[in-house]
Amino acid sequence: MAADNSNAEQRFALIKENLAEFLNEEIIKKVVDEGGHPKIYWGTATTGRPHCGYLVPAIKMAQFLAAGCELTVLLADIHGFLDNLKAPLELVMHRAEFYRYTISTLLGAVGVSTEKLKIVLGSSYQKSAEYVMDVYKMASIISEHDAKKAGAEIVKQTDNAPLSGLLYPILQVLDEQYLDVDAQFGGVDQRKLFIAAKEWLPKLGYKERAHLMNPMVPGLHGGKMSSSDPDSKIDLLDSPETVAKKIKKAHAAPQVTEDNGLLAFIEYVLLPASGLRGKKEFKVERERDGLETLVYEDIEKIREDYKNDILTPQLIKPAITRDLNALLAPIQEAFKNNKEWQEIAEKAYPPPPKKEKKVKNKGTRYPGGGKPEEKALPMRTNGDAPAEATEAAPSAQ
Ligand SMILES: N[C@@H](Cc1ccc(O)cc1)C(=O)O
Repeated sequence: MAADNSNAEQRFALIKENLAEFLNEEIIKKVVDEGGHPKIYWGTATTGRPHCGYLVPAIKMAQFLAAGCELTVLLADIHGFLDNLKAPLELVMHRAEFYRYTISTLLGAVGVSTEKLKIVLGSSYQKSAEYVMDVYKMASIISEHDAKKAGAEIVKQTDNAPLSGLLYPILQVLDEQYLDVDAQFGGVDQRKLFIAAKEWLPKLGYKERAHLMNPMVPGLHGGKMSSSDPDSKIDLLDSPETVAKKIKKAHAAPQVTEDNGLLAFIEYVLLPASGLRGKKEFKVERERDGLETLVYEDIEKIREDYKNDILTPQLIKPAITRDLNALLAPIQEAFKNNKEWQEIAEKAYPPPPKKEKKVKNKGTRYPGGGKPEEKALPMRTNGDAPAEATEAAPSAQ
C-alpha cells in the first residue's frame, strides 16, 4: 500500500525530501497547510534520448504527485531548438512525442497515480499572440548581460552563439506565468534561471513563484559522462542484460562514498521509489558468501557500511541491477506493446548511419546486384535529414 501522506506535515516533508534548495517555500507551505494542491512544473528540453539520469527528477516528481501536487511536465520543444540549434525543430518535436510516452509511463511505473499529471508541449502555447508579446516586452526591459548571465549554465555558450540563446531564459521565465503554477522544479543547474524568474516576472506585473531544486547527482556509470561512449549511459529501454553489463562496468572505488554514482542512485532513486510503494528499503543479497541478506532503510547506514567495506561495489552492483530492472520492466513492456511509440522512436532517434565497410561486405543484398558502393544507403549518409533516414532503418530497439 502507498505511504500515508494524508496530513499537511507529511505532505510537505515529502515535497521537500532530498532537495538541495527550496526558494520561497512559504508559497507551497501555505497551499499545503490549507489542504490544497500546489501546482508545480518541471521543464525539459526535448533533445537527447532520456536515460537513467532522468529517474532522479522523475522520482522527485512522483513524490510531488504522491504528496497531492498538481504536476505539469513541460516538453520544451522550442527550447531544444533555441539552445544553439541542438536539433532542428522537426526533430525536437518528434523527440517531444517520444518524451511524452516515456515520462507518462515512467511515472506510472513508479506506482503513483498520474491523475494530477499534465504533459504540455511548449509550442502549444509559446506561439500565442499574448505570449509572444510578453517575450517582446521582457526583451525590452532585460539587458543582454542579464539574459546571458541567467542562461550561463544551461544555454550552450560559444563565440558566435545565435541570438536565440538570449531568448531561452526569457521564455523559461514566462513559462511559470503561462503554465499557471505556484512553483518550478529543476536541478540546481537551473538556479540562475530561477533567480531570474523571481526578479523578472514582477517587472511585467506577474507574481513571484517558489523554486525547488534537486542536487546534481553523479551518474550511475561513475567517472566522466560521455555521450559518445554508449556504455556510459543506461537507456531506459536497455534490456536487463545490457543494464547488468553496464552496471558491472560502472566505476566505483571501494570505501569512497563521495561522488559515488552507485550510492547516489540508491539515495535518489531506489530508496525513495521503494518509499513510494510503502516502505523505504534496499536489500543486498550475500548468498554467494554464505551470509544473510542485508536490509537497509536509510542511506546513512548504507554509507557507513560502504566506508567500512561491509558493502562493496561487487555486492551492491547486482542489487542495483535487480531494482533498476524492476523499475524499467513496465516501461519496456509498455514500449513493446505500443506501435505508435515504437514508430516515434525511429523518427526521433534514428540509428546512426551504417558504416561504409559493412555495406561493401554485404553488397549482394542489393537487388539486381549492381554496384552497392555507389547506391549504398544514400539517405542515411545525409546527417541533415535523420527523420527520413530512419524509414529504411531497423527498429530502434
Ligand atoms: N532549462 C531546462 C529546460 C526548460 C525549458 C523551459 C522551461 O520553462 C523549463 C525548463 C533544461 O535545462 O533542461
